[in-house]
Amino acid sequence: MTPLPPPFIERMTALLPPPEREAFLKSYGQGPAQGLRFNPLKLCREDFLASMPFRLDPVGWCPEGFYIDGEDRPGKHPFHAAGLYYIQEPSAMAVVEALDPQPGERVLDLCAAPGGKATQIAGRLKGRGLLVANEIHPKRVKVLSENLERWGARNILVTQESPDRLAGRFPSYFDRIVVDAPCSGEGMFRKLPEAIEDWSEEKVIRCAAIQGEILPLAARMLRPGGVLVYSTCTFAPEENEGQIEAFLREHREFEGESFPAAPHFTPGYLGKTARLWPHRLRGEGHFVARLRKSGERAPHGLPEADAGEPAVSLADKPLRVAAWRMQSRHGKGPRGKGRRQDKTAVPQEARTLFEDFCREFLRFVPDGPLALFGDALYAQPEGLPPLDGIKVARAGWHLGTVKPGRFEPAHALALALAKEEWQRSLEVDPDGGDILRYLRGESLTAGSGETGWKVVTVGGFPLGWVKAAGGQWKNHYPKGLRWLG
Ligand SMILES: C[S@@+](CC[C@H](N)C(=O)[O-])C[C@H]1O[C@@H](n2cnc3c(N)ncnc32)[C@H](O)[C@@H]1O
Repeated sequence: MTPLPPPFIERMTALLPPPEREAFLKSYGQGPAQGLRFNPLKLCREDFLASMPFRLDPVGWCPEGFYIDGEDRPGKHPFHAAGLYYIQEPSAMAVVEALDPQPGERVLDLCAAPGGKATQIAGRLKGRGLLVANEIHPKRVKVLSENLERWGARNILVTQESPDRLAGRFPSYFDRIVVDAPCSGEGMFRKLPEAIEDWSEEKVIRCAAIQGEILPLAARMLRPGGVLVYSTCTFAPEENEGQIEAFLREHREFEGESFPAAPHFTPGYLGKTARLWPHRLRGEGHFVARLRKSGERAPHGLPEADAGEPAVSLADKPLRVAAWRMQSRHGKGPRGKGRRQDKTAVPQEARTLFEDFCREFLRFVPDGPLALFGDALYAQPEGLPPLDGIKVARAGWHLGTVKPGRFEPAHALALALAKEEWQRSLEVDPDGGDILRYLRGESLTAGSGETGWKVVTVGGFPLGWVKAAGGQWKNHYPKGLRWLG
């Protein structure tokens, strides 16, 4: 392992009393804990355990979480491509346990990439309510969006915004918010050696300043009675208890709250906060605090505007202007208010093409508001405020592309389908040759007389699409996701 920076050891020596200190430093002699979390949107725990080829030990604080052996490579298994699980370090699973999102709620993951917490939240929402997953960095938002796609999450909005701009659009809107803050990453030293090289005392100070800006912005987006969870993967008190203490001083409407999984962890240096120490549990270093905003919970659809913020009108059609923004960034955007408003409305012809596709290849027509972004058709979550000027990376469930005279299904459509929702499928053996051919983007042999689209499945779970053409199944697994070699 890369040697620990001496100033870091000094800081930890000052923080931890002697027997604790030795145990902490000794933990760096062991490898990082590795884990994964199964996807309750796709299968139950029993079916997951029955189908997985890896040795799995339950994680005590997360019902979907399991430890895996360091030797196993679950990222290279087709079940990963089918979104049956997310590879996640076990301590990180504690954050959504503290958040405890419930089906039907509106939840914001403010710092969401690559999507560990966001996928866990989507699983808990069970397809009901709304998850807004936001990530400030453009490259990281792409990975977040792909991970939520593979997870089969339908009720999502993925944005690429600063917390400041988001706070202007969603005042008092969310039932629960998680701020998994950018931090100095001290808790990840065993897992990511580059975090050691990246670390400095200046970084701790820089991160603390950013965290101090983000937390109050998150607070503005939480409705009265709502829950805010703040977490980091670092030990530095100024990024953890220090942030919470300063925030609570300035925001008297909040107070700390315990949560059911807390007894698995060590109390933090501030009441009701929790620390996850690598020498005290099987996991990496984390900090979690759960806060509740005072007041009665207002019903959905009646967000209360913060002072100085314009009220959000839910009567407006959602995302219309956002679509204009997305298109105009590519130089194709219309000019003028009237034309903007027409831009995501779905013309009857497009609707008919989509419905014809559903009748032929699915067993249902996805409902909810439909919107067209360029030629991309989305089913949007209900109750979104207008998002003019907000950068949207995924505007709901991506259903497909409307081409002249035809509809082409999206990868996201397949990945979010349940077994009873498609008509035709092509099952490939997870251990056979066709699975690799499919994931590499190659065509598969089709029987004579085959036409149209099929959902490719592995173990009965959707992996993507193929379309019959000239005795072949033409491969529609997205180019950017294809396996190499
Ligand atoms: C700890 S990571 C989030 C991990 C994620 N929640 C997960 O579970 O996969 C923190 C994220 O905050 C983002 N970030 C960095 N600076 C930020 C800022 N000023 N405001 C909001 N997010 C920021 C980073 O790009 C990073 O993706």
